[in-house]
Amino acid sequence: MRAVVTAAGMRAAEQRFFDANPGVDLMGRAARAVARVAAEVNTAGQVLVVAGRGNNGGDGLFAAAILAAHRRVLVWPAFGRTHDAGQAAARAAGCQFVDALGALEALPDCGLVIDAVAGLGSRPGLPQALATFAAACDSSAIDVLSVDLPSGLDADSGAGQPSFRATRTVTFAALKPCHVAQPAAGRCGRVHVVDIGVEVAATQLRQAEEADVATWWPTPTASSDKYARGVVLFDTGSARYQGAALLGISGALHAGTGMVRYAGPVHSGLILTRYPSVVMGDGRAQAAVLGSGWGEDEGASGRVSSARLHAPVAVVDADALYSLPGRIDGWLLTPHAGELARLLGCSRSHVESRPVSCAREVARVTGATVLLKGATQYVAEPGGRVTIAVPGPHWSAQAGSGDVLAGICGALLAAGLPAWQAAVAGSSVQAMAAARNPGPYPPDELARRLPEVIAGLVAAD
Ligand SMILES: NC(=O)C1=CN([C@@H]2O[C@H](COP(=O)(O)OP(=O)(O)OC[C@H]3O[C@@H](n4cnc5c(N)ncnc54)[C@H](OP(=O)(O)O)[C@@H]3O)[C@@H](O)[C@H]2O)[C@@H](O)CC1
Ligand SMILES: [K+]
Repeated sequence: MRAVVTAAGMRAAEQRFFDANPGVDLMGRAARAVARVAAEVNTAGQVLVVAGRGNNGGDGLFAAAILAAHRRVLVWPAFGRTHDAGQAAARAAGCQFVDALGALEALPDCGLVIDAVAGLGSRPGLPQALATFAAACDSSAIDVLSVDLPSGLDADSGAGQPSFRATRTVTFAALKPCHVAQPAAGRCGRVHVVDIGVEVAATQLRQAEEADVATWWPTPTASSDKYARGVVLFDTGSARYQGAALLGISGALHAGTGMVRYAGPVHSGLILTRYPSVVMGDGRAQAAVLGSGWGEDEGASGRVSSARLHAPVAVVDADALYSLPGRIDGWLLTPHAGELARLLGCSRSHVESRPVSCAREVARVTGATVLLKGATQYVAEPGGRVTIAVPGPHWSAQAGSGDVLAGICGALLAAGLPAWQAAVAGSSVQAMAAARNPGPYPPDELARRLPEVIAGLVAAD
């Protein structure tokens, strides 16, 4: 699990560090890390460092001084003035200083640009000259190494256009929200988190890693039978959306559930032709999956109540989200941004601009865990902790992915995982299946790839 720290949290950690270690040269440590990664990305070409006025510029200038020992380094102080000591070091090391025009002219001869305009202090957007330069970097496909974060992005919200687009980002001590929240994360390239000795406090926002999913994944033992592995009761699908039932069941079976019961309206012939191991009709289960493919069913609350008679917890998806039976501790809600907006009575764009706080709010009010689906998948617990699932490629943004995901999560809930782990592990393995099978595989095909992903995970653990 990787901590994700806000700009304020990072500044507080830095202050604690300086209080305990007065006089330590943190900027020197940061600059050495930047120079090290710069040398990895591009071994010998000319380097252009774009430096802002603050400490981010200082990191870039000291890195420039280190790199200038072995190669030609140009520095563009984008605002004329820049970090004094850093500038002196860069000049003493023989870096050549250029202006905006000089930077643009030099770009075709450079192998690497280091973006040290702004980091924790970055405001959204770039002034015109920098925006023009960042666009020129984009169109020339030159490698850009951003110091701390791509300048022009807000560290906490990720908002910011125009901004630099990095091939690599070197950040310090911990990830920041802009490194993990799409679309900003897509502008960071590969992110290196470098230990510079600053310890961050435990955070309420974290990003899961594959190793976490491997640790949690419920593997059967010699004493496991189908009931011990968990029974999932599905009430999903409708005459109009029959496929939703099949997709969810596929997710659960390929994630390794012990047994599936199906108590929805889709004809048994259709279900059993595809999945002959399914037991038709309701009965005792460890978890239910509700709502996928219901459409606007007037009997929604009856369907939710009926499932409660058979299963202690449920995954609530799609239209069942609007028929929640009061507080539902231990349950898992799986809305996308539009559905979460409807639950909160706000606009979709409001949720998209504040995904963490919106997901937290619904978790707090309902007592359930909320998996907010989208390009970044947030899992918010009623206590306020938010975990971001392992990211995947964008191919899986396709109708039906959510139905499969509900089924995977149902299998994990039924196996006894707490709702937050079921949500993080479920959305992570689906993303990992997409990452390991690049290309436009439809959700049912990706579900069939889950067993090899899970086998690999469990073997690696
Ligand atoms: N904390 C730590 O542990 C460590 C921190 N370290 C480093 O310090 C950095 C934080 O430094 P910081 O506080 O000086 O702020 P910083 O990021 O340089 O930004 C402020 C400057 O940027 C400017 N500016 C803002 N937005 C802009 C935009 N969109 N486009 C253009 N310009 C923009 C803003 O302009 P102004 O407001 O003056 O007009 C101001 O001049 C941190 O990211 C890391 O790199 C490491 O050395 C060691 C460990
Ligand atoms: K930067």
